[in-house]
Amino acid sequence: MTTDSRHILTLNAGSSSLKISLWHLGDGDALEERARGQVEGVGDAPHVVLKDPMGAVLLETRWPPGQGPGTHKQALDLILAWKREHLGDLEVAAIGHRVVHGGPHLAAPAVLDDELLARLETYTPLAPLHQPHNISGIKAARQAFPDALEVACFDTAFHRRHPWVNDTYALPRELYREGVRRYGFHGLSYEYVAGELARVAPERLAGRVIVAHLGNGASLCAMENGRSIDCTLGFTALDGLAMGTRCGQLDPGVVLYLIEQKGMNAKGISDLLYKHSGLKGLSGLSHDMRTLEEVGTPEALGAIAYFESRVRREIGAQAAVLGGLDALVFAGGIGENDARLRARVCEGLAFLGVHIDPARNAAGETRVSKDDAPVAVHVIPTNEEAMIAAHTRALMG
Ligand SMILES: Nc1ncnc2c1ncn2[C@@H]1O[C@H](COP(=O)(O)OP(=O)(O)O)[C@@H](O)[C@H]1O
Ligand SMILES: CC(=O)OP(=O)(O)O
Ligand SMILES: [Mg+2]
Repeated sequence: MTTDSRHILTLNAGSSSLKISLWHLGDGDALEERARGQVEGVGDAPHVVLKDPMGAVLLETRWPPGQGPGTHKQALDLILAWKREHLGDLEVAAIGHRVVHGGPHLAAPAVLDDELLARLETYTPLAPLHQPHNISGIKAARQAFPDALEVACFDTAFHRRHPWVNDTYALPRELYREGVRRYGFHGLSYEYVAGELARVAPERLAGRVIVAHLGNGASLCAMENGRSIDCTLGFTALDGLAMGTRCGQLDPGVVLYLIEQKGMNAKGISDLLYKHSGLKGLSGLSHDMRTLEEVGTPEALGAIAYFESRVRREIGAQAAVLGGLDALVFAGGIGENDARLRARVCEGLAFLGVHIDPARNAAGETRVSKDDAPVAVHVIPTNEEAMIAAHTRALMG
């Protein structure tokens, strides 16, 4: 790995993970990825791995529960210590951060200053699993690189032009005005996937597209001519599909029941809905699709069946929002890797014109639908880091 010239560092802090990538700014400001890594299990049983673009491992360490980096700040310090030791005085000219919540007005990435950082801190209650970690990543990076430009890239920005009916709840208007809206998330992933679809099937992107970002967090985005018009995630990252540990769409009467009949407080309900529900809550075992498929107990299979059924149901709903469907795209850890799940979701969607080719699907080809199927079904590996790096470069001037 060379240490020449300028670089961009991207940080993507999740609930228990920190993803980092390093990009070299070449001639004409072309971006080339030099290293990518993540610290998983922060605060639990941490595991750090850093790889070069060919997949060769540059750093890997595992710690027993309770040891190793216990916070996102410590996870970042660990990566930076590695960087100092191996890359010396490599110049980090800018740092791009994924920030999950940008509120009602931020429709594009923005250069970070004290005022913006203070505003982003006020959105913490709307994304308790992500926003505090995004903010601590920003603060840690400022300390480590006081001279670098810092850019915030929002998960909500791609969705800021939704039609009003898809942007509101049927609540009194004052609540909408004060910010109780259906923001939608995973926008950096959707923006990247739309760009890739423009490359492989531009005629489809020009039409009606549903992208299914199915990872630990999961959602669908309905796009018309490459622009988001609806998303299954709403005010917070709890809505829509069931996720690894989050409940997905829920009758608000359940929350009233938990308060009135079970005497639960806000913290208890928040923990229940964000950390102990979804695949983990239904299976009683794990948030990870791989583990559930491996053990195959009735509870694990029930959790998978629920997840699939909600994905199918919401695809039907988003197709109705779009008035039809030209392409369906799978992305995210589950969407990209789980051919069986893709097949089972698509089996129930033949009425929409979705017909999978089993061999293409098993091989995870870019296009997995049959040649003559009305709906093109694609698998496009997402890359939030590439999107963050591109936005950061654009703001470097
Ligand atoms: N080979 C696989 N088969 C099925 N599911 C997988 C596979 N690989 C990863 N996953 C699922 O993807 C999830 C991680 O997805 P990812 O998009 O990386 O999540 P996030 O970015 O939200 O942390 C895992 O928790 C697991 O459920
Ligand atoms: C917003 C969200 O759910 O993000 P993630 O999938 O990274 O948890
Ligand atoms: Mg993610």
